[in-house]
Amino acid sequence: MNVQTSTTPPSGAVNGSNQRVYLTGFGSHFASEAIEGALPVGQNSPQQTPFGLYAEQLSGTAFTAPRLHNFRSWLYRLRPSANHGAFKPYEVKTRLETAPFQRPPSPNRMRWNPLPIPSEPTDFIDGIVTYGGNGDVGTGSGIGIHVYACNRSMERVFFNADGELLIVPEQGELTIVTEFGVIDLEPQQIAVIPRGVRMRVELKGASARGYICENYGALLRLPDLGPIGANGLANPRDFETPVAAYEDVDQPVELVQKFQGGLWTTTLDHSPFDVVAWHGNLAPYRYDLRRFNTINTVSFDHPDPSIFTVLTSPTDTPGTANCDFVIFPPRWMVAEHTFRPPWFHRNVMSEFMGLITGAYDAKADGFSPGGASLHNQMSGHGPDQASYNAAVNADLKPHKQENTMAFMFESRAVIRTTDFAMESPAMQLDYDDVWSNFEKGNPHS
Ligand SMILES: O=C(O)Cc1cc(O)ccc1O
Ligand SMILES: [Fe+2]
Repeated sequence: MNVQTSTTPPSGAVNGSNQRVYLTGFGSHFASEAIEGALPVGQNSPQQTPFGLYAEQLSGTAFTAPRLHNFRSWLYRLRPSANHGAFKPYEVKTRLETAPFQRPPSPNRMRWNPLPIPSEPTDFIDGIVTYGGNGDVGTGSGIGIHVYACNRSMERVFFNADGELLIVPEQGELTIVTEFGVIDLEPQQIAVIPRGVRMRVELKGASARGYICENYGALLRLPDLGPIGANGLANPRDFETPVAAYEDVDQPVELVQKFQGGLWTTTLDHSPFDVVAWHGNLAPYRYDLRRFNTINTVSFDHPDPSIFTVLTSPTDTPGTANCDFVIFPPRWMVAEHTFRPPWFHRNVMSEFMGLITGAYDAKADGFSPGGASLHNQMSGHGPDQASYNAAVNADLKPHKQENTMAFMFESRAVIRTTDFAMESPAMQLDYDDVWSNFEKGNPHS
């Protein structure tokens, strides 16, 4: 049988307004074919597949994971992905690191200025810099925390065998070509690329920067809503998965993978974006953070930030996450007789924060888009002096907090930082000072 192919790069299906179309729903069982008839009907692996495509299963969870948490997809492709030579160590020196990190963890509070955009030509892979992480990739626990800053589209292909990638752009639009189809991504949207999925990150503008949470642990999922009810926070229908799109390119393509922290490279004689059809519930997706249905107090006090959880990677301990991805979106602040910004606190979980746009209500200064902060387990932190003064003196009429989007990767295990993070000129060595001048309380006043 002839394989009907496209020789153009995969564009993904577009609608009448020339916008890419997506399949909607979180964790849904999707089916998508770039060519009608490419998906086998009624079975995954028929003796002969339509068009002579190769059937391949990609699993994201153990075969025996409970059905509710079992994720896998079937891909129908021009060649099996097994069709490659040996991988060799990737010789370019990168700043991409993987847990366990050897540097002793620091109890100090840390904050960094935005990472500069490189001056040398740098693509997404070489532009990733690891700030820290926790757990151990070898045992499938913990996270890696990275910032990317790049100024070139990838002309090669990457996959991460070590975990799924949660990509949080801060500036610059991306086109992420994957085996499953193509995702457009802009700041205030996020994408999740499952473990092992081949990807090529292209820049629409001159440069791009953002954050990555590499999740070695249980797959990110929507949090339970408890008494909130059946709706709210990130609603499942707002998650978007690309439709099947493929390229038929018989030319050398470099394929780089990260495996147990090491980078490896090989050259294929064809494009690995050759999946003509796929079905299943393991697939890349994007989500627009502006669609988050924010829930907050309408009475008093500042609720715990867990009400702003977009996605969570659970551990075996109920309610204690390997990683919560939490956002601080625009919202109405109406609490009465309340100190409205985040309070002073010491948290059993460790908190890495970034800022996508605007300002964050606990930090009047010094926390900039593209910057980052780390407040490890039990470290005292909270509003800086200026935010505190403004909040205790504020007229508490309803106030719309606008033009802001901060986020937090919150994790049960202490986050160890890399040498890069600790020695970077971007580190603010005077960060402690934001809490050093508070006036003493006076019980005798
Ligand atoms: O430290 C931070 O700024 C993050 C945070 C926000 C909040 O509203 C409550 C607790 C918390 O850790
Ligand atoms: Fe905090």
